[in-house]
Amino acid sequence: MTDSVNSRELVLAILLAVTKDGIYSHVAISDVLTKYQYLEKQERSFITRVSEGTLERMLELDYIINQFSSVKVNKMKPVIRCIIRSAVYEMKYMDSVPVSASCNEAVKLAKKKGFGKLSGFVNGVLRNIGRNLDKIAYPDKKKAYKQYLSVTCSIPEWMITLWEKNYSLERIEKIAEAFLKEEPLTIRCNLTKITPEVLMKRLKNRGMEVNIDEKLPYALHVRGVDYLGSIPEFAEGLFYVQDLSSMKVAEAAEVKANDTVIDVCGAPGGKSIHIAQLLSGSGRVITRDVSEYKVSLIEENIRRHQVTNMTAEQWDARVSDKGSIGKADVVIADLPCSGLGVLRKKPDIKYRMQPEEIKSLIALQREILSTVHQYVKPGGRMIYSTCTIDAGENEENVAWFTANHKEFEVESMEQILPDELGSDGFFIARLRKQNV
Ligand SMILES: C[S@@+](CC[C@H](N)C(=O)[O-])C[C@H]1O[C@@H](n2cnc3c(N)ncnc32)[C@H](O)[C@@H]1O
Repeated sequence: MTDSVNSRELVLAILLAVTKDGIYSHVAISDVLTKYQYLEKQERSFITRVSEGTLERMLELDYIINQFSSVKVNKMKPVIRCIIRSAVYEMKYMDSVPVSASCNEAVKLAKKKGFGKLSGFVNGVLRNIGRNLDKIAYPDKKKAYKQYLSVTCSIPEWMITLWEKNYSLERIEKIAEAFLKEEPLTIRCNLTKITPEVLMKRLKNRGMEVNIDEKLPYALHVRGVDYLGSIPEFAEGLFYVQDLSSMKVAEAAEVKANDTVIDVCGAPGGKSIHIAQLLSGSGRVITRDVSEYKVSLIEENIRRHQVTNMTAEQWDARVSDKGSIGKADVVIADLPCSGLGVLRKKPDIKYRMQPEEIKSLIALQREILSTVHQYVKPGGRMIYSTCTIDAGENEENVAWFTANHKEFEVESMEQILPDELGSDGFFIARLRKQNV
């Protein structure tokens, strides 16, 4: 395990980008790893592990720091706060790093960043925590279960209260623990170009550990990945990085040859590309998104995967497209949502999302569904999906939609929880329009 100052400096840059500048964690980490491609693999995994871990466990880390520091975390300067948080993560969760190394490197980094006057404070707090790691007082699980879960799983209490409407605290504990569990990366094999077995062999030859999913044979679970975007198999469009639960959307669509599919919020295009490939070049997939930049991401994926039956368009899904009315066999409505199902990959959502924002998202989802359902042909279907586990955005939206659009009926509805398949939390509803 490396303990170079440089790696910790990059961790600090990532943590500041996420917590101070509002950059998404996966973007901040990928920006640093792309910029510093020359770093040794070991150093790259150290950076990823400490940044992701610190963000995943931030509420717990702050709780610990506040127990041992005279200055509370929210009163600290951002640089100092981030240095202390990541050092406490190392001390508590990385046995391979000696506690003294975490303290010393944190003190050096504070000095290097121009906070020499606070280096004594950093040193004092970290040594105090280091000495007392086995004496941390957590909320009592029996007397204050919700607070206990919030601290130990680093989930804001309001989120637990929201989930409590549908799940017991015991079930929520399993969900919250699943978000903290490391899972392999999942990719979807492009069956139009290669078999899963041959792709698996090629990736194994690059030093990765690969397994084919037991239920969905074109899904491969990969470990030991450093930078997938740099390998030829990626450039050749032989796979798409996609979660298992997200692959189920194209499966639920049950497309048949020559179908017309409109994906109304489709960037970067994972589900559309999957559907276009299932159509084996027949039919038409029209994939839309709201901004020019997002459409450019769809176009890039169309090029890389060389799909010929898919086009990208810039269109605001809230605006009715008269030309599309009654034209689609399938409408894919994979809508913007709170993302509470993907906290494993995007832990910063836990701290960014607020109850008021969920309310606005529900209103946006209803506005979009009220518009895009018109594109479904009689007898056709609309797939409504989200990557959240919030019933308000999922089952309650489906109930609201079918109450207001009696011509649609629910054919299937599934809430996938993150502890079930080792996948993201995801919601998929298939709504069939009457054949009038
Ligand atoms: C969950 S993502 C879609 C992911 C995509 N289905 C895939 O598999 O790659 C939701 C998308 O909705 C887009 N979006 C948000 N508001 C929109 C609007 N008013 N009209 C169209 N797209 C919108 C976002 O830009 C984002 O790309």
